[in-house]
Amino acid sequence: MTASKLTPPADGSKITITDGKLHVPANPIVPFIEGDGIGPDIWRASVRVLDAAVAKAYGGERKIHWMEILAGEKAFNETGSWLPDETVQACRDYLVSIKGPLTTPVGGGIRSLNVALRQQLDLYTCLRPVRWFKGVPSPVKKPEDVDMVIFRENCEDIYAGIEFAEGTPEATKFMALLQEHFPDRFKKIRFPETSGIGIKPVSREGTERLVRAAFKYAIDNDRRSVTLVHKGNIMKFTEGAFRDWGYGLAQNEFGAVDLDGGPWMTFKNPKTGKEIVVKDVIADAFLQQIMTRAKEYDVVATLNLNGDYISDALAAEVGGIGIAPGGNINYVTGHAVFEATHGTAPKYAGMDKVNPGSVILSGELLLRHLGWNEAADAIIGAMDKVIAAKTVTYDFARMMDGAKEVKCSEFGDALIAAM
Ligand SMILES: NC(=O)C1=CN([C@@H]2O[C@H](COP(=O)(O)OP(=O)(O)OC[C@H]3O[C@@H](n4cnc5c(N)ncnc54)[C@H](OP(=O)(O)O)[C@@H]3O)[C@@H](O)[C@H]2O)C=CC1
Ligand SMILES: O=C(O)CCC(=O)C(=O)O
Ligand SMILES: [Mg+2]
Repeated sequence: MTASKLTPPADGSKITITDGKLHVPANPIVPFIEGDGIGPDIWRASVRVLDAAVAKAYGGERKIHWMEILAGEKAFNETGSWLPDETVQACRDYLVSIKGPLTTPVGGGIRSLNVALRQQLDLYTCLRPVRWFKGVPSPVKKPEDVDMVIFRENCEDIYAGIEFAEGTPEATKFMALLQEHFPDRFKKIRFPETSGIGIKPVSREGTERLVRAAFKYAIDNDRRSVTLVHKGNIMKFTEGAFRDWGYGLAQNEFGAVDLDGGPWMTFKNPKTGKEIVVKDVIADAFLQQIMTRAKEYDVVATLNLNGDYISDALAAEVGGIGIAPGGNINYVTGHAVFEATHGTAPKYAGMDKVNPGSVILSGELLLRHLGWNEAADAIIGAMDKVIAAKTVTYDFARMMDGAKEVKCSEFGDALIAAM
């Protein structure tokens, strides 16, 4: 057995949950994974900003006690495991954590550690809000119209990882099974001898809990609409079913009724009395409309792969993935792992160069999740000021006239100074 690499901080208490309500002490222990590639640079800058925001908001009465947990290359080098059991267990025990990006090789090699964490902790929602900060360079004419909150299903779809590599005994066995039991479907495979196969499971339960979270978010945050984004015209029983189950849930649990004869629906927000429209759109049309008619979209609920593509595409509209935050959340158990939308950007590793905005804003989401809204507001306020002053990292500077380009750590310093 490998010796434990986990050292709980000397002080601090656990966050707990009862009856779906988080109890957050003034001194919570929050585990963090530094991440691979640019992860360490970004984490160093981010943790200082998060601590400064909490100190600013609560004057020493509250403080996060950070606890490092290992995953990725650092974990492999120190323990021989890419995702040690004690790391997953710490995320379970301490409920709320934050991570940097982790590398996943393309093709062969280990499967995604990010996906593994989401699956093992059953973090069924990937929450990715996308908004524009004034002054951020954008390829679209009206970036201020982009204000969407993505609810990406996080545990199903092709990310379940049920795949058979071409030419393996497993692929041959699976093809034989298909040929025997579903000969009409088997005939549709153009080159059966040389095909790799992937399976896309999408369940009613998985869809409903994700869409329910999106509706609840729309209610709590006074949003105008929830759009179900799918490719149900082609994948009828997975993506099409996602759409149908989503509308069904709107009707059965939220009292939605048809709008102009359907399929769109509407229900009253029980908190404000305002209408919330439930609509759907096919994913390819959605991807062009967010470029041209972003204002029409608000809360978005979608499947795992669509959500992955949409996250990066929308991030590009508001300045890029250097500033795209996220959270992987199970709203029932309270488990949550916050993380940026972007990856490890290996060519910039160790250069203190990239934008730490995505992890800082993921921390901002974490603070809001804890109910520490004053600290979260301090971060947003500082972001507004620093970006408006054109003090930015390379990714924004290369698209902005008259920008002052700063390093990753210096961007963190500027935020702290602006609080
Ligand atoms: N959740 C996670 O941990 C994720 C992990 N990954 C993994 O990361 C690895 C690399 O993936 P890759 O496809 O290169 O995608 P990345 O998101 O790592 O990087 C792609 C490009 O995005 C820009 N970028 C990314 N992060 C930042 C930042 N903080 N500030 C400014 N610009 C940024 C850079 O653009 P430019 O070159 O224009 O400067 C970079 O070259 C893969 O192994 C992948 O699996 C990917 C996504 C999520
Ligand atoms: O796990 C990975 O390597 C990629 C994950 C990803 O792209 C995402 O979560 O957006
Ligand atoms: Mg992605």
